[in-house]
Amino acid sequence: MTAATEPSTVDGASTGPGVRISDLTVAYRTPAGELPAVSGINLELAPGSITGLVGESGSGKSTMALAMLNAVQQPGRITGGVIEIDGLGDVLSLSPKQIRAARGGSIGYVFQAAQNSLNPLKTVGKQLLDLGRSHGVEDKRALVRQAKELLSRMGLSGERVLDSYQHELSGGMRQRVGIMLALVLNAHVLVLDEPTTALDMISQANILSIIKDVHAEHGLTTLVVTHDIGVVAEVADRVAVMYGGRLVEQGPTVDVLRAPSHPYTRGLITAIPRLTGDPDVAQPLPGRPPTLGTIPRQGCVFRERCAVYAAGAREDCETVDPPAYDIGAERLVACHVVEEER
Ligand SMILES: Nc1ncnc2c1ncn2[C@@H]1O[C@H](COP(=O)(O)OP(=O)(O)OP(=O)(O)O)[C@@H](O)[C@H]1O
Repeated sequence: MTAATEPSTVDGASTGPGVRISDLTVAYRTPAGELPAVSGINLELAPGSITGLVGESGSGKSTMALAMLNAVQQPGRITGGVIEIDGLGDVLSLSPKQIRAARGGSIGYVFQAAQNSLNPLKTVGKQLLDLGRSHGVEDKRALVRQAKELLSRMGLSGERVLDSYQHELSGGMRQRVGIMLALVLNAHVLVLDEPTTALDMISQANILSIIKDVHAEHGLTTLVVTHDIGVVAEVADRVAVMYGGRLVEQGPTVDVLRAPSHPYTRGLITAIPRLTGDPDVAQPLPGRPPTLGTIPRQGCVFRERCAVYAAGAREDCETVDPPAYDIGAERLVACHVVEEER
């Protein structure tokens, strides 16, 4: 079994490894040339933390999650950066064999639409054994035991689920099977892409509480990718807000939600009645997110939808890509106006 990442120990309890993403850029080849979908991302996942990566559709979240596994597919390509995981090294420099072992081994992942990603022709148990075989697991009994234990912790009968085909399981059950398959090889880093999309409200709440529990019990470092800032509010210690391939704001979830700094983060929060606390105050963010071809090449990527820019156009917003300004209290904000007003 591969377990290259080692959890660190804090006060006797194990916590997941630290993850440092530096200057990550990923581009897709398009008819208009190679265009960046993720640009100059710097993000640290603290050992043992849950980080929520949030943004509208097309902001680059899934591309970044794939990059963490060095799994960006053609026509995409990682064009620069480093993704360092304690105990594993730079994921982008691993050999193909090492990265295959790490994926699903020390880095567990549940990709978008996991509810439909099981093989419809094989039982869950057969897929579990396939996973074990592809990672060189010799002790199949221990693997099955571990899978059953995980499933039972998530409120499912292991015996029944392992004998089931995908169509015999509900969406929430399939999502839990996805989490089991991600963790069964003893992963210490967990990447979940849209874990609750397509689930009803009760299953959503259930899955989020399961994520928090398995994260704590297994001593993980977790990244939850979502378009729903409500999901972030529910599970994440820290939040990173993505727009047009950039991280525009990062910080402790409680602080960012209570007092968002970036105009985009403010817009995302104002759009959600259960976060504003007053349905009458909730307003959708006007306009649409950019596509690869329409992301501004220079200046702030958000300015075309920015209320602050609309109220008084500034030259630096048009010409200078705002860096991640450190505004204290472990918060970073990529906005010239916020920095200037501080
Ligand atoms: N295979 C591809 N070829 C070309 N462009 C792509 C490809 N995959 C993604 N993109 C583009 O890259 C940008 C980022 O997409 P990505 O899927 O990473 O965003 P996202 O925030 O995860 O959105 P969603 O939640 O809708 O998946 C988008 O503009 C998207 O159209």
